Amino acid sequence: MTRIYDRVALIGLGLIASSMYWAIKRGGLVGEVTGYARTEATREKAREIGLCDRVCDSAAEAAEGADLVVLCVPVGAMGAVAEEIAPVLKPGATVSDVGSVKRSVIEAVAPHLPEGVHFVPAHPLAGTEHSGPESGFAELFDNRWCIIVPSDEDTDAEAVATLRALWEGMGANVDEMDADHHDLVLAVTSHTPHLIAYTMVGVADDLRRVTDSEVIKYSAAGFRDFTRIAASDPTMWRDVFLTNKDATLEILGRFTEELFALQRAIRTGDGDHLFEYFTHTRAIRRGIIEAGQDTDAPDFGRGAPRK
Ligand SMILES: NC(=O)C1=CN([C@@H]2O[C@H](COP(=O)(O)OP(=O)(O)OC[C@H]3O[C@@H](n4cnc5c(N)ncnc54)[C@H](O)[C@@H]3O)[C@@H](O)[C@H]2O)C=CC1
Ligand SMILES: O=C(O)C(=O)Cc1ccc(O)cc1
Repeated sequence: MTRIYDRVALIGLGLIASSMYWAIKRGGLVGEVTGYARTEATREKAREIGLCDRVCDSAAEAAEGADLVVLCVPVGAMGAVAEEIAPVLKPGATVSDVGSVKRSVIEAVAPHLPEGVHFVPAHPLAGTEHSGPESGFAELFDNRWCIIVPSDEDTDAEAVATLRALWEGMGANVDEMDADHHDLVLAVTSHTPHLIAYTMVGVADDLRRVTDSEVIKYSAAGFRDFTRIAASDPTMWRDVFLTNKDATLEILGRFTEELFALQRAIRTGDGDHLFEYFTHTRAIRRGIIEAGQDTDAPDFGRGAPRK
């Protein structure tokens, strides 16, 4: 039990905030955790399940006096929440977030924060397709990466180190990265794959008159994985694509080029092209497994266990 902060405020009590709360409690990392959710129904639910030591009726009330305020709302809502809490922030406090996109969050949040408040954005690479206050669990971040993206070169080193200690206390492996690089990497590894899953499920649904319920009945693992991902929160993912527009469009452009090449190979019966392509991609996956990240394992995507 190592106390890292005296008071932490979690704004937006969904999957990530609730998992943070349970992980903080598991590790005894914080003296008091306050929470705020936008709807009365979510606040009531949070009180009912004991989520947060104190559930407040406004974001400002939750943030007042906190040493760390973590914005856990959809990326598109970060700026408005920062504006609301700015007047009550304690001098020397740290503001962080967990948004899936970093550059746009920095641009939306930083201008509202007063002098003397540290801004240290972060992104835990862990989640599920579920959302809401009841979906969180203490183990979500265990051996997963959390990327800290210092908002500028002058970011206070102690504020970064303390936030890093919190994430490590919650079970994560922490890395630091520049915001633009983060957004490009995530466009490849998370954002574009989600878009492809949404599209594939949409295509199958368009065909449902033709296929009746067979798509569901005979769905093999590949399609079932797509349906799981395509069940993710629509608000969150709308905001991800609106705010990581350039990187996602860049990766989608490359994706469609490759897809057209494969389409042409199928049409022209170019088996060599298909075979070479699939041999290459198989080697990539085997490389991932040799590096100790078996994509079939339930913990795929987790970083190497911390020593
Ligand atoms: N779901 C996932 O797998 C992951 C999500 N993230 C990021 O974490 C953040 C939160 O995501 P989740 O916890 O999954 O979402 P969630 O949907 O479970 O919870 C979001 C919460 O924010 C509240 N909210 C929405 N708009 C608001 C506003 N304008 N003002 C105040 N509260 C508002 C919602 O009512 C809800 O309680 C997002 O920025 C997302 O990009 C990061 C890693 C993984
Ligand atoms: O559920 C899944 O497959 C995920 O990919 C979880 C996830 C979603 C969004 C993030 O920004 C990080 C992780």
